[in-house]
Amino acid sequence: MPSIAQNGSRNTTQSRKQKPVLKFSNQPRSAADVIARREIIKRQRESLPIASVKERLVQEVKNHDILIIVGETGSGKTTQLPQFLFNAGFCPDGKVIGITQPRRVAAVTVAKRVAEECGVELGQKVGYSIRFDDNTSSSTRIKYMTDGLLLREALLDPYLSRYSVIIVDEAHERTVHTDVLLGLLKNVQRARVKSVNDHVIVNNKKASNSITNENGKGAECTTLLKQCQRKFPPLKLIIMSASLDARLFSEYFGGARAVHVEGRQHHVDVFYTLHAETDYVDAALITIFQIHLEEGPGDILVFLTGQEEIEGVERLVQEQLQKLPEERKKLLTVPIFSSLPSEKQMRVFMPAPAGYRKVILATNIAETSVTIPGIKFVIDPGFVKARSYDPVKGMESLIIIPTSKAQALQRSGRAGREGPGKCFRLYPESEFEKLEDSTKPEIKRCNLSNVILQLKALGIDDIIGFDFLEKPSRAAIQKSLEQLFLLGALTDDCKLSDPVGHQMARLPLDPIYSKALILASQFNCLEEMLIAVSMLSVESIFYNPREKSAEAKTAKKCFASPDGDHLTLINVYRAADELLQKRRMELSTEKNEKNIKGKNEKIVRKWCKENFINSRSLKHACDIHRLFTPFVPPFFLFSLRLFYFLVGFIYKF
Ligand SMILES: Nc1ncnc2c1ncn2[C@@H]1O[C@H](COP(=O)(O)OP(=O)(O)OP(=O)(O)O)[C@@H](O)[C@H]1O
Repeated sequence: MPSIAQNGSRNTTQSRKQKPVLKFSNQPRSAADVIARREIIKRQRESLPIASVKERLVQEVKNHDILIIVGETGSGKTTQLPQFLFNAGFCPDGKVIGITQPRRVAAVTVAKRVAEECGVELGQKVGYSIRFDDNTSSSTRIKYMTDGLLLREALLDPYLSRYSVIIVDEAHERTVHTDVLLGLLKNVQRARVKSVNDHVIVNNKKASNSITNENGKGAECTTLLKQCQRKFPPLKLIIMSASLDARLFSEYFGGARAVHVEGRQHHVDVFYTLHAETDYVDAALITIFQIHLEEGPGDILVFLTGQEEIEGVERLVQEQLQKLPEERKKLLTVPIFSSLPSEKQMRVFMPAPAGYRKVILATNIAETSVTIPGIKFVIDPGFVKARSYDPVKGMESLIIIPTSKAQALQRSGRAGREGPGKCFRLYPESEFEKLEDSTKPEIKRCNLSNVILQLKALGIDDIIGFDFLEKPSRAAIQKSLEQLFLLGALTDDCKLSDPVGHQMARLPLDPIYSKALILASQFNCLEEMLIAVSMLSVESIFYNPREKSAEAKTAKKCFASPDGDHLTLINVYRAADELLQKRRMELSTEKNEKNIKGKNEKIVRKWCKENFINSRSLKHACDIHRLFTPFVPPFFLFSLRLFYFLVGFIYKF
């Protein structure tokens, strides 16, 4: 390992220089540029491994209602297959091909790419739909979305009748939503076939009667049958990933056919450390600078476990950069994690300024499906933050655990999307061999209250009998049922209660928070509860750096409430709000909204820094607070609107 980070002290002062910024090019492209870009994309698509098996894949989908497709990362599954199917006529009568992704950022960026490949405006033929952001229209035929969103659609349309094909992408991730979705899609397939069969029986009876009665009736029945078949054609279901256990999925779907797409577009060299690293953050830092100083051009993607770790590494990179000669300082850090507002997440997809190398510090949000242009190097310390559930205590927590082999494969797959790449795994090869093959399904390590609420809302009352790909433990199901019962979401006979259970199922929140909001309106503290729930829904509000721990504790005391942490969080939110209200008065003569926003952002960031508050988390909490409002049950929406009107409570950092 090189010396720079090992020898360097971490306590150097930060540069006062402005950080270079990432900018979208908003220059209109000339017609020649557009034609050249189209030509490049056309060639890229033709060279993808999946392109050579296009006809075969289309035929497989025609022949089988359920198909499992396994293909190398970057082989073209996510972007190409939906286009092949669309062109082969899989969208008759305005039907839609739906592709689910476990993560929002993947749904958005892949849809953008496919719209560009098709030469259409995003939201027309190709669109995406994620919670709080629907970019589709009546002409959308290829729709990327999160698996959670499709589950919510099923609440409104149990036949998912708009879809002719549903592709469950990145199924190896085994999120709770994916697992529930698979069981549900199995039911939808059966229900559609049954619905058509029922019509066949009814119509056959009518038709045989009509031969002896009126001839015209027979034709009418045939037309009705055709209409029914058009409304409910068999649902084609495709399960895809680069790293799924095909046998498990095939057995679950009654021996479904699995096909493998051979070939990888670009080679990725994988390197391991000789010995186990005692501090993977330090090892990651060393590797970043090793690449920066010794390798050719290309951006770096580093996988870390969470926001705090990412922000810590960001600071360390800045500190180390100060020790380099001017011409070597052109390294730009860009973070991405789930609680980062989406416009900030999108910064990782922007090119670095000329001469700079971009280093993206990411959680596993960037692990699957996404293509980040420019990435040539991946650094994988081999850890991930995952949910863990203790059914005895009923407690859920986040713990840092080693990744699975499947995750390691996905991570290395992020290099080599535009050309050959390199992946540095920060552990010895012998450790890789010890990793689990696949990630433990989330459904086996989380509180199931939300899932149960959703299933009940879908009319599935027998949770233990539900056809899960892998059943969660009986103890976990029972504990969650108990919890829902205590929250008043279930009746004595275990049905969804009316109205509380139904209201809770509608809110996209943890059931405890949903119930808290419902009760808050009765206790006249809805305003406080909305703030508390928003603040509890983000990563830690308080920032506690190791080297300034005493100062951070003193700062926290200013907000502390003797009545508990929730009120402490409300105090923080209100103090920030007060600051903004004051600023708004001071800036009352300023007309330009953009200027006001910019100035406010700066002030809040400064205030956060002084008070050891995590400004990103606070901003995210404010965003959530704003977004929750439409989901609050209608019976107290009025009071909420009135509240907004009276106090003029408008948050805009
Ligand atoms: N936004 C993008 N910008 C540039 N190239 C892209 C983009 N999205 C996809 N590509 C190109 O298309 C290729 C195929 O991507 P696609 O996501 O379809 O592969 P995949 O087989 O689904 O991979 P994975 O299993 O990793 O999700 C990528 O390797 C890359 O070359």
